[in-house]
Amino acid sequence: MAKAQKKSGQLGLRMGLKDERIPKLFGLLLLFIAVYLTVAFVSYLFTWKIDQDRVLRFSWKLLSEDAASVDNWLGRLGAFLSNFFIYFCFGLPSFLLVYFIGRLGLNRLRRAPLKPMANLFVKLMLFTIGLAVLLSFAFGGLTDFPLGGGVGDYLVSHLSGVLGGFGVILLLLLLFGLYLIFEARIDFNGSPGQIRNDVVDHFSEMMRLGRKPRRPAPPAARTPAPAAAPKERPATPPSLSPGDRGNFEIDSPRTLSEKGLEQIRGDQMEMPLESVGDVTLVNPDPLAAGADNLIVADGDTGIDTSLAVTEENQDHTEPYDPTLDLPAYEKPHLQLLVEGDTSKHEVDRAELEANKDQIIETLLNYKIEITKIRATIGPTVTLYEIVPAPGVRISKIKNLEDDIALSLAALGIRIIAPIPGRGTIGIEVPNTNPQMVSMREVLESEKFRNAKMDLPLALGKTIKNEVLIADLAKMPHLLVAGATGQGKSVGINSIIMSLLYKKHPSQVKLVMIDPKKVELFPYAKLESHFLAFLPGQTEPITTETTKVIHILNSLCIEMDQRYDLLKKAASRNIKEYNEKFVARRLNPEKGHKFLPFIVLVIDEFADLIMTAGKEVEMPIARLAQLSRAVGIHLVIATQRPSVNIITGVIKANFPARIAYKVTAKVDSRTILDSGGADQLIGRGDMLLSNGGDVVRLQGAFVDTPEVEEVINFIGNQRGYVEPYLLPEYNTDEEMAGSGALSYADLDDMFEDAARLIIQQQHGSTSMVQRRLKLGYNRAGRIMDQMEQLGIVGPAQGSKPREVLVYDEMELTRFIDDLRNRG
Ligand SMILES: Nc1ncnc2c1ncn2[C@@H]1O[C@H](COP(=O)(O)OP(=O)(O)OP(=O)(O)O)[C@@H](O)[C@H]1O
Repeated sequence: MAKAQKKSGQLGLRMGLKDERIPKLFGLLLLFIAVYLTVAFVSYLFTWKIDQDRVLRFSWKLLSEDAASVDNWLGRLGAFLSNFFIYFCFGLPSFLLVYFIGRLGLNRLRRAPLKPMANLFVKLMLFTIGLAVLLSFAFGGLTDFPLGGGVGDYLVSHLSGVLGGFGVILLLLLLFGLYLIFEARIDFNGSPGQIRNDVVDHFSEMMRLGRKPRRPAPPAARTPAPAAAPKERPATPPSLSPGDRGNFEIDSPRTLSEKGLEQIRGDQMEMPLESVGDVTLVNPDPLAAGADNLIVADGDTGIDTSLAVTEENQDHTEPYDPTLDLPAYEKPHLQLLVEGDTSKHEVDRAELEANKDQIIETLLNYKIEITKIRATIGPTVTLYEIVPAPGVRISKIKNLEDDIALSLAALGIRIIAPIPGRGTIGIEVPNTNPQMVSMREVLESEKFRNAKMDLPLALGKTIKNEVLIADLAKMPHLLVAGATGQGKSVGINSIIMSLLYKKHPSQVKLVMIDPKKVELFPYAKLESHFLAFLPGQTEPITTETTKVIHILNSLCIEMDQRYDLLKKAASRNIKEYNEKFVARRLNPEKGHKFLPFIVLVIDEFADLIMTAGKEVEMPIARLAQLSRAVGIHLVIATQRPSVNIITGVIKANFPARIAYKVTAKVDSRTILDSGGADQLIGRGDMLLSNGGDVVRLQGAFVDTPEVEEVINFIGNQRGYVEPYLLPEYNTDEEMAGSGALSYADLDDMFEDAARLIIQQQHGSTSMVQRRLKLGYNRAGRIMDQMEQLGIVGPAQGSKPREVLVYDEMELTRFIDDLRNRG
């Protein structure tokens, strides 16, 4: 009992400390102090002569001495405090300290991070002391007013004794110079006017923000997934029957409500679950296999590592910081998003018991005995993990999926037999009271805040209520599909929000394509911050199919240009390249530049595929195959998960896929290569698959007004003067290249050769020569035509060419298109 009280006391204390009202209260108090001091200080400027005698005579006793009257507008306390700060401490620069108190107050009210405040404090303190010395030195003898305060006067009298008056001036100039070099990082290469502007900008920004992002983030650390603990099984476990309370474990961070059942002790609820494995999707392979071959570190091919230290760069000892392009940019704060309410939802213990009994009973009906069952309660579903009795075949349980679903009279039962790496069988049952996962809580989570990923996506929460953060840069592309109204648009918004909350506009650019015209248009406001589009494009969000084709091809050109840059810099990928650039080892005059990640978002690509077919599919496939190393990543979504939309080519290049609820099992197979998405319950319930592993998630929910708030917050800030423009895509050039090839130009044996290559998925000229009995030259010409049309990749020496088309139906469509074009 005492223990329970102690526990609840501790809990109360913890809740108290976590209570967000406390920092707000503290913030309000600080603001009050700042206003009070400002008024007292201003009053001091007018009343100091009259009050000073009394304050100095009474010292701190002034506060209790009723007899002493003062003129300060804020009474004896005002007179005492202003005299203390201005006369004894820092003189006029004391106002800077009041400014700091005010800033800290605002910071606490907004519950913003504290670290920038510590930086600001150090800077302001140094600045205050420096200014106090300067004022005492320059004007000390001219006025009675303590311009530099006691500190300024004291330092000046000592320093001028040691260094002489002129020495003090030099010292002050030296300190200012050091500050400009180390803290303000002013580039002295520019004209005097430019240097002056930089200095003014620096100080105005420091006062505005209280922080200045300076250094590039350290390279992302990769956390190895902890190995799942081996599980011991009892030698001959007793099998369970309905109603048994033994061997039924519950794992839930949510509150349990009781309906006629005995109280569950707190420690039982907090019982740790063995790890189901790290759900963070980390792909250890740093480069796509194909991309690996593209960067040839060859000294003869114009790699300019010799540029590592150029004349211009020798002066730049500081690393280059891309965020300085927009130094005043402030990332959106969490208060723009609605706070999720987790408190109202509870999980009914009776519901758990009833489901458990139903599962055991149903399995017993089919003569399947189990020895243990445990429940893990997630936001929308509860996972019942069962350990079957020795000798029970897993496939038998899997086959009973529909029967179990029927007997539980619930929709959305998904059976995972076995749970990979666990040796148990999972049965997911939807909760009667699903819990919403708010965008704010996932962005607020430590996992997201500490995520050191290139493109972190806060997707939602797993069955264990853990926030799942995936790195789009490692995925490296994402296909999102699901029937209409199941949460896809919300999911796309949560993906974009994750990037906007984590990244500076210099680090990531979004290319948005929205044929439906209604989903992404609010993001147009981010035009000069986060969006990338074609020169001359009036609407930054692309909606028309012809423009989409242009923009996709332009991205391919951007990709090729980036590969050229990487090759010149002898870098294997964007990360290595940017590291070299930041370390000033690449010369901007040779075309090198900091490369932001580019994320292409297509909301609804079904319409595009239907209207433009190959013209859209081919550049998407090309980008998906090759763009990873140069930092271009694709997120493509569709509400029509059928094979003619999610084609073989698309699928082969998008190993990471998200499936929302679909209506038929066949659709689930189209998206994930397995069933399961048809069993989801909608409203953001989703399956994330990354090359085999499937994780069920409750997607983070972000509402349109919240998205608009965030967009306005960013959009109202100063952006780049020039938006990020993609390379021009010239249709004439296209005509001169692959487009110049008309149907009439094709070799008579072209179609047969293409079919053969696609059937065999083997791009070898000698095979075409041998199997179709063609001469070497003719077979070579046909291969070149196939390359021009994007059916095979370029020649790779003695190795066969890469085949870019995966099935014959696609080929037929492709050739029909060509024939129709004439
Ligand atoms: N993560 C979520 N949590 C809770 N509810 C959600 C979630 N995602 C979506 N919903 C609910 O489902 C509704 C439909 O979601 P959304 O608009 O994202 O569907 P959609 O698949 O994009 O539909 P469409 O394809 O027609 O645009 C939302 O208005 C919301 O009520």
